[in-house]
Amino acid sequence: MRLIAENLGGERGGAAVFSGIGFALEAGQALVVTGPNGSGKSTLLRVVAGLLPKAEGRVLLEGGGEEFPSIASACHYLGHQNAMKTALSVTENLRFWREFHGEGRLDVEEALETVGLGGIGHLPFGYLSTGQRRRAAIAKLLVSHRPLWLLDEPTAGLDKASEERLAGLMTAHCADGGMVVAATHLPLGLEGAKALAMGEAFP
Ligand SMILES: Nc1ncnc2c1ncn2[C@@H]1O[C@H](COP(=O)(O)OP(=O)(O)OP(=O)(O)O)[C@@H](O)[C@H]1O
Repeated sequence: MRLIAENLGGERGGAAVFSGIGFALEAGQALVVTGPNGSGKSTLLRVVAGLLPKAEGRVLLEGGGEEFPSIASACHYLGHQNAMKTALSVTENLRFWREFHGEGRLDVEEALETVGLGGIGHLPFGYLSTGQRRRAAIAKLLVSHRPLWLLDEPTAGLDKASEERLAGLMTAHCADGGMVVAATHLPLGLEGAKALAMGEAFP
């Protein structure tokens, strides 16, 4: 499987945010996207995910076979929002996403244990602290069967131990043939990751 971007351009509100972005990512590789505030990291991830139209160029997934014929079918996008229903329990939220995305290697209980949230699956998601919410959103990655993780500032709100745990999970995902594209301001501890530096913010 291969994720390829060529001469990719993105815009917001009709104004160019970035242009001429290119990268190629093989199965098992990670790409860390850095750049100042407003340089277009989130926009790039959303364009790759297909949540925003691209302004120019192309981005595609090759070799996904019948199971993953497109980026949309292969990706799990984790944005700034965690995409969980606050009134549903943590377990109910994760069950929904497991069904929606396809069943990942871990079941809901195992994923919660893995992110250090064992025993609180019964709580409404809205009761969780900021960092616990992010950890539950990371558990969402583990219960889902999606090879391409698109992560927008995945460590936001995480404590040091959770940051290190996430680094291990991303490394394991890549070792398992997955791919990660992560926008970040902080080092993610991803050894051997490719790097993409977005330009200065438009004035
Ligand atoms: N809906 C919108 N309409 C107009 N401009 C927008 C819209 N959404 C974002 N922008 C602008 O697009 C630019 C890129 O924003 P984006 O969120 O992609 O940057 P970023 O690199 O992820 O920033 P940060 O590091 O602060 O998260 C910013 O200048 C932002 O103000």
